Parts: sequence; structure tokens; C-alpha cells
Amino acid sequence: VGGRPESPLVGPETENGVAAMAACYQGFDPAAYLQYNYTPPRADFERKDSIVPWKLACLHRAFTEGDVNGDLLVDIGSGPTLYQVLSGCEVFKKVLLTDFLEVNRQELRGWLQDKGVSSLDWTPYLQHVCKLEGRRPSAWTEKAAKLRQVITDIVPVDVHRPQPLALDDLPSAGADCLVSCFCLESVSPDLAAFTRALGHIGRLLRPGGHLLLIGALGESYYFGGPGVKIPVVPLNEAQVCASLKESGYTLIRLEVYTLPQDMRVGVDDVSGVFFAKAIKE
Ligand SMILES: C[S@@+](CC[C@H](N)C(=O)[O-])C[C@H]1O[C@@H](n2cnc3c(N)ncnc32)[C@H](O)[C@@H]1O
Ligand SMILES: O=S(=O)(c1ccc2c(c1)CN[C@@H](CF)C2)N1CCSCC1
Repeated sequence: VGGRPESPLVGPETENGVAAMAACYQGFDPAAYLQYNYTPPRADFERKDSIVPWKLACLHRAFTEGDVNGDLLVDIGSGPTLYQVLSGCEVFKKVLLTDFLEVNRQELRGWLQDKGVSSLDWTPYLQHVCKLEGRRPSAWTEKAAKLRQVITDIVPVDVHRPQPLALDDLPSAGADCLVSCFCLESVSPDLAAFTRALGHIGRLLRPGGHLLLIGALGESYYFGGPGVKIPVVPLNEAQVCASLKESGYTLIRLEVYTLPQDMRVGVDDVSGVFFAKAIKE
């Protein structure tokens, strides 16, 4: 994983762009990334206009409105975060986490295997999702146990490969649902590569399966650690919709959140966040 794409359709220019992106990620710092994006002011559960309640509510609704079901949920480009599967872990028997970097896979294993070892305390996220589910916040320990029970593995992934996962990491029937947050636009050298990557992960999904895609709007860079500036494909809503359509999905719903000024904290130049629920044709 992480090698050059195999597709004969991809020219040297794109291969060079993909390789350059992979090089940018060698300095990625999970603890710093979590600090930049998953602590206040961005992760402030007391603020009504905070992005956290909005995102967790989008995911909760998408997983629980009745059309998403099956056995296997795969999270593409998990990074060092878990918020993206806190609702899905109640709906799927198996959850597969994936990331390109061993440092991120190690961060996730630290949380899963040992109650104390992780760079961020996910308790407020667990408690918030319990509240969305109508449970008492103290049920967060049960949700943490559920998460540790359903996450079957944490494996390498490369969305620029036509087959992003190792064949033996995925059942032949494919995944029933994919979730992917802030990954494709943050790892692609350009819009064409973003769209191709959407098609590649679509091949992991059974026909009729759902994609829950969260991403940045208008973002051209972010810091993945101190001094680790990573380029991002700046997207607008129309491009997201067009790329989904071009790569074989039917859009069910697109929701957009505009970041308040005080959440623009210098770790990136994101202007908004989109949430797309789509179905693979
Ligand atoms: C901006 S982070 C998103 C992390 C997390 N999903 C979140 O919501 O914050 C982008 C992630 O993509 C991963 N990544 C980098 N290159 C990749 C590739 N070629 N294929 C899949 N994931 C990749 C990085 O290791 C990183 O964890
Ligand atoms: O939407 S966030 O503010 C957020 C969370 C992660 C990221 C960005 C924004 C923008 N840059 C991305 C680079 F890929 C990563 N957010 C942080 C608090 S919890 C919910 C998600």
C-alpha cells in the first residue's frame, strides 16, 4: 500500500502528483492533528453553532433513518479519529478502520486495545452521540465497549489504487456502507484524482450500498503537524455533486455547514464542510 497506482490509464503526471502527496504525509503528526481539529474551539459541545454537533447529527441521522443496513461498515482514511463511526457502530456488526499511515493505525489501536492510551479523550464525543440516541450520557462506557467489540481490524488503504484495500481485507460481497471524512480531497493532487479516488472506493461497496462522505469546501491546505503543510483540492458543492455522479453514485442528500469566523484558527483555510449521503448504482 502507498505504492504507485497500477492503472495503465493514469499518466506520469498524475503518478508524480500522487507520489508527491504521499511524501507530504510522511510528516503527519496524529496528536497535533487531533489537537488542531478535535479540541475547542472547533470541538466545543457547548456551542450551538459548533461544527461538532452538526457533523455528529448528520452522521447519526444518516445511519439511523432506516435505509442504511448490512453487516460491514468500512471507514476510508480514518486517520487518528473515531467520531465518524460512533453512530455506525450501533448499526453494523463489523466495522473496518483504514488508513494510509502506520502512525494513525497505531493511534487507533492504542485507543482500542488500552483504555488509557490515546492522544485525545473521546468521551465527550461518545457522550454526545449517546444523547443523540436518546440514551443517558453515562451510557458512553457501553458505547465505547460496543465500538471495541465491532471494530474487527485496522488496515492499510490507498485510495489512488484501483483496489484501495488488500483483497483479503474485504469480503467478496463488498462493504455494505462506506464512510469517509476529510480524506479524498486531502490526499488528491487535483479534482480528477479526487473523482478517480471516489470511483476506486466505490468498487469496495456492494451495489445499493451507501456512501457517507464528509469533506472540506474551499480548502487549499491544512497543517498535519507543526510545519507540515499539506495541499488540499479546493472543492465547491457543484464539484462534489458532479464527482459523485461521474463516479457512479446517486446523491440522496447534501448538507453544508459554513465555518464561523472564530473557528478559522489558522490550521487550514477551510470555509465550509459538506455532508453527502449517496448510494452506489
Ligand atoms: C485530513 S486526514 C482525515 C482524518 C479523519 N478521517 C478525520 O475525519 O479527521 C486525511 C487522512 O488520509 C490519509 N491518507 C493519506 N494518503 C492517503 C491515501 N493515498 N489513501 C487513503 N488515505 C490516505 C492520511 O493518513 C490521513 O489520516
Ligand atoms: O469540521 S471540522 O472543523 C474539521 C475536521 C477536520 C478537518 C477540517 C475540519 C478541515 N481540514 C481538514 C484537512 F483535511 C481536516 N471538525 C473539527 C471538530 S469535530 C468535527 C470536524
